[in-house]
Amino acid sequence: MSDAPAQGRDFRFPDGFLWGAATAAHQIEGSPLADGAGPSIWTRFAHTPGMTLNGDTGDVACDHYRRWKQDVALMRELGLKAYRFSVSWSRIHPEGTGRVNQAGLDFYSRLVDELLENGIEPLLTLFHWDLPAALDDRGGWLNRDCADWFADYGTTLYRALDGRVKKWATINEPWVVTDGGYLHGALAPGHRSRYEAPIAAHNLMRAHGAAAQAYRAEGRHEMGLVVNIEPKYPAGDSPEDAAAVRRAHAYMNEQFLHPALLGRYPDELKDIFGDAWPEWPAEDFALIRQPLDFVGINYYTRSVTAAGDSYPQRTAVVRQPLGTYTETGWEVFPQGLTDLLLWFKDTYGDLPVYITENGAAFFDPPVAEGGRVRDPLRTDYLRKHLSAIHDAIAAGVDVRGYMAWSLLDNLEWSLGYSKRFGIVHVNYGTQERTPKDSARWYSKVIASNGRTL
Ligand SMILES: CO[C@H](O)c1c[n+]2c([nH]1)[C@H](O)[C@@H](O)[C@H](O)[C@H]2CO
Repeated sequence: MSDAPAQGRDFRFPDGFLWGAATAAHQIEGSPLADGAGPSIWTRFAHTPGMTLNGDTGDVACDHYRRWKQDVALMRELGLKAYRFSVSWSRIHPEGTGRVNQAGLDFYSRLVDELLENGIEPLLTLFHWDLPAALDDRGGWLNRDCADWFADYGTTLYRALDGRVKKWATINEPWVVTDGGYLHGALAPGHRSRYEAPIAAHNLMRAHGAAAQAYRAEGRHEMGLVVNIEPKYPAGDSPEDAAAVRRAHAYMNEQFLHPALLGRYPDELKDIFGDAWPEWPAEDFALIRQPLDFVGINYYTRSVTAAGDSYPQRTAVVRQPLGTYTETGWEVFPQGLTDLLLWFKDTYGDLPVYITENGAAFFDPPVAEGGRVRDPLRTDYLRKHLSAIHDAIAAGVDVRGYMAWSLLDNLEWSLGYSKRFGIVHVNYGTQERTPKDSARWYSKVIASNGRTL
């Protein structure tokens, strides 16, 4: 596929294609302790000096906890058909398990009702990184009891919201949680252990399986898993680069999809983690491998990969001299999304796929007179990736929807408010929302089901 969409091509997407945008609780809500909510590990992490850029926290964020009605009105104005969001676990169970905080449940119930009243389908993610601090105190994802904790939390939400919510996902990006939170320490809870990372990864997948299994007892609709995956291309034609690609691919792309969909880990993980790779009980894989209705794929970039000294996979990402890069240092490579979707279909079969995140941080100009934010690079990024998805659909991949990351500029975790991914600009001082040019463009794409791409 050439990068530029071909002129005159019919970009119509399948009827019923679900066009939306995505956010996550900690990144937009603010008011983390309001109305009886308990702290999460991200509230603790951000309030620990030196953990986030400029000491930025989610105490206010986009103030969505109080401005949710206006934000749904904005989604309606933009013509979104769907909205992917996450629930803050510690709003529902302040201690992580047991006692239910009704005010927290009521917040999400009101949000879901408002979405439905505005013709917007909710896609709910149970866990988008903000583990209740009380559970971290009990070992968090290192404690095998986390599978029961997570299933109980899911069941609380299934009983309260299922039917109004018809598309559920258990976990957002287990790879980032373990690589960032337990191996390299850049993300909450900030651990740096080669021994903890595989244990946390395995328990996250046990928790995924337990929550998906609990859904089948309670729910009547769709359950999925959301992963971040990216194609790994060899930097050169040496055997060392080929082996590095195998390790990088197994470590990011197969580490979680294989157990969830095939009931086993890729063989490379034992080599990658060495003596830190435990022998897992066989019965764990029966729990992990639960029937799923879809997989959510978060796609941002590719990695041109060579042998290197990254830990634990012993690879290096080779910067492309002629490449275009975003503010987060990710190469813009739409073809990678087509390649990835074809790999997914070839490896795991015809399971439906939603692109649950795709977007880019670019340096946006300030809001101009008359309320315009010119962000041509973001529009170009989205257009090219939608074209890449269209190619994959034409090749037979069952892609059902696309959630732009993100609806709003928001808190980019440890990078604080320094990166803007939103199709809507947020003035953090006034909380004023201003749709960027990319949002206006996206509205037309949605209204035409892709034809105006
Ligand atoms: C490493 O890229 C990941 O696929 C990825 C990128 N992103 C994510 N995962 C997370 O799901 C979001 O919360 C981030 O805000 C977003 C932008 O950084």
